[in-house]
Amino acid sequence: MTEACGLVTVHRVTAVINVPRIIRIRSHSPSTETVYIRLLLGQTPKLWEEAAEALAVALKAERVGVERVRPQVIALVVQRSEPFTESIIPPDLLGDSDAVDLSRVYLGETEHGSDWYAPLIGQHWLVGGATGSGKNSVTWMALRACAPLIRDGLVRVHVVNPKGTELNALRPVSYRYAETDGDIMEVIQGFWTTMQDRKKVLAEQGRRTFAMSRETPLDVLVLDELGAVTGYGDRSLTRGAQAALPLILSQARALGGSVIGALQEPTKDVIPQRDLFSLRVCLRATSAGHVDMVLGEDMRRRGALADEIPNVPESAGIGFVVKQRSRTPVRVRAAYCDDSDIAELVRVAGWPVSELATARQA
Ligand SMILES: Nc1ncnc2c1ncn2[C@@H]1O[C@H](COP(=O)(O)OP(=O)(O)OP(=O)(O)O)[C@@H](O)[C@H]1O
Repeated sequence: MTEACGLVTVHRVTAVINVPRIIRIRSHSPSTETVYIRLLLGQTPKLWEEAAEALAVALKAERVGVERVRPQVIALVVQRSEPFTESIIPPDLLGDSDAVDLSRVYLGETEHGSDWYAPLIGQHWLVGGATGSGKNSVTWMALRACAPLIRDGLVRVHVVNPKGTELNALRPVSYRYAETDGDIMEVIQGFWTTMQDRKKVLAEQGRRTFAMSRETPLDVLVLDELGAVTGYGDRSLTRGAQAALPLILSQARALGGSVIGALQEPTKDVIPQRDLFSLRVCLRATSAGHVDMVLGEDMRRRGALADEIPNVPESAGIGFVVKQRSRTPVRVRAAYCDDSDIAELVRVAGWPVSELATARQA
């Protein structure tokens, strides 16, 4: 098979064929396994990345991803069938702020059968995907984690919802909320002003790093349909947003500001400073070019085939993220918050502590 895919070397003099050696195979589930391979002298991981499609055909797999493990060793992630056949139910919502760890927010599961976590505090997230791909699930999971903190004044949510759909459930628990162009600009500029004020507070307190408290809460800016805000919306809005967002993205992290942006059509002009988003998720995409636009250069070649995720409701919430250390795409599925999960989040986030305690006793 490696010979057919052009992954062997032939000794110039003896004509002996050298075949790459499999070091180890790990099976994560009936659908996905990882094959660790020692590269032959003269081979590069890029050679294997370029052969990934041929390998997938030869292995009768849906997808082969290539991970750089260490010098001379790569891992092939062989996905034989869809690992996510059921939607994922979110874990119970925590009612106690002290129990929430925003450096490790549960978002769903990975193709390796492990839980998918991401830090939210002091981080920015970007979720790209076609319409109906389930982008909001990632936002809902972040906000479910934040629910008791919102109630206790430790997290404030600033919501920009140009489409006026789904996220409007957040209106009662938002610190600021906007749907129209004028209001959207106010929320974005208000967020930037909050960050500048925070800078002064931290300087007065003689602190260089942000710590979440009622005096200095974590401010989360939720931007649905980033494209309308920065790209194809009204000129006065997009010009203002294009000026403010790069400042927010580059400075807010250290000041207790996090941005969660969702995007349907990822093109260069609508993504402000992609690299400042520490978590980038690409759900089902409509074109191969969109994948690298969200996840970064070469990510599709390394196995993030988000444009091949079928356009069916059963695929919603499935996509790819990039492993920080090895810069390898991992297939993930976000947990799905249905209407009752969203209602619960709003209820917990909106209830003063005293009322919640009374309700619990009842
Ligand atoms: N994580 C998920 N798991 C399973 N099903 C999901 C998930 N997320 C969303 N869905 C289903 O897919 C449908 C579309 O999701 P949603 O509207 O959130 O997509 P979207 O990417 O936000 O689309 P748009 O950009 O058009 O708003 C939902 O109505 C829901 O039934």
